[in-house]
Amino acid sequence: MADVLTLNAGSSSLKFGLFELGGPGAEPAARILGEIDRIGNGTQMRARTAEGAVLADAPLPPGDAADHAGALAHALDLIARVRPDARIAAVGHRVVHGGPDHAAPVRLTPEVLAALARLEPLAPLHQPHNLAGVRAALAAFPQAVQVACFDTAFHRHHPWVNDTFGLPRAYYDKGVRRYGFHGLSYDYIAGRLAGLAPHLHAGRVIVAHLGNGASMCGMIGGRSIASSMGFSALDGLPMGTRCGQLDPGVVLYLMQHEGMGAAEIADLLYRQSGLLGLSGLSHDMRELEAAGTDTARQAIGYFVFRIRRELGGLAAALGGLDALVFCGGIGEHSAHIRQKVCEGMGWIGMELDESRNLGSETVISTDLSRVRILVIPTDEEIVIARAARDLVTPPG
Ligand SMILES: Nc1ncnc2c1ncn2[C@@H]1O[C@H](COP(=O)(O)OP(=O)(O)O)[C@@H](O)[C@H]1O
Ligand SMILES: CC(=O)OP(=O)(O)O
Ligand SMILES: [Mg+2]
Repeated sequence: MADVLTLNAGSSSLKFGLFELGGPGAEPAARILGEIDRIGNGTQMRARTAEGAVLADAPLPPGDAADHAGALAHALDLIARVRPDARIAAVGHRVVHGGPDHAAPVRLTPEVLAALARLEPLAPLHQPHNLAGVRAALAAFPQAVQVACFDTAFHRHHPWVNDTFGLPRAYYDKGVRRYGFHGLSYDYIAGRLAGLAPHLHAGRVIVAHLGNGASMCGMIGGRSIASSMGFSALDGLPMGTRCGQLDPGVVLYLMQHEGMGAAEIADLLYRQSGLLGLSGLSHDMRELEAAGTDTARQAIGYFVFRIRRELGGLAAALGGLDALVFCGGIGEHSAHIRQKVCEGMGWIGMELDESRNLGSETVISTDLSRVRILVIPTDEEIVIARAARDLVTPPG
């Protein structure tokens, strides 16, 4: 039986999976699922079998997994140790930026890889790690098919008004567009919703993917209509270390009056801002919730405020709202953030059930709430594994 390896490099984490293929169209079966978290700052590795047996659950030695490359070496090592008999027929990679040309997963050729490398400046926290993963996998599994699955692909058919900026047309033609990200996660959530509640899937849904990177997507019938992220993964909500929506006049000011160059501004906007910059403490929501200081509370307050603003804007773009879905590390695990987002939202038809929110239920709205509120753990790995399966064993 052939296997698929999945690699998903986020801005602060590396998720990996080993899946067994059952044949064309059959759901790939997870054998190993792992995550290396907080890369570079108290790195942790966790991995388990599909049955839940723990394969790893320990901090990685500092320096040993100080970056994504070190983390990847640990992941490949664990897979080789636990499943020495694995026959890796394909490696599926999350690639954050696909540019204007990719609305579906694609087999990686040297030409495609070179074109994707040119997009690195548009996603500096992700694309270099994604493509480093591709190169490492090419070296480790030279016989395997390498498949790129794009965060941007899910949004490629969104309406033109959400695809453009108010710049002269020539820039749109050159690819300066609103791409939107977290598409593998949104694709998964749309599919789960179709199974859980087809009437909601058919309707107007906002998905809040709140992780170290955070964005929101408005969908109708499971298709993206609008999303909070744009040209790069900087726009929209504030994130762990990214600023979110910013008046472009601020960038001009930094250049003209603070004498900052492009590299310095990129570092400020991608690595020093968001929750970290506002709190002066941490980019990590768990640490901010535990800290309870004034600046930590203010950083969380700004995060919540921007989610609520985006929610109103997306609901208007959708012409109303039938469901709100929370996912991502914060969306799935922080009852406090969910409660703050939903507070006083009766005007839009949302009523949170406080005890359901504190439990582990899927639906966390009250029975009387017109808008259903749900928590659905996302699974980018299975979306990548299915795409790799379809390129190795195309459905008949
Ligand atoms: N129990 C929890 N309570 C609050 N925040 C949490 C919890 N578990 C994880 N998080 C937050 O989720 C974020 C990481 O989300 P994740 O989706 O895993 O990251 P990435 O964007 O790198 O894929 C971090 O801010 C982390 O603090
Ligand atoms: C696009 C993005 O921000 O991804 P992540 O949440 O994995 O950092
Ligand atoms: Mg992520």
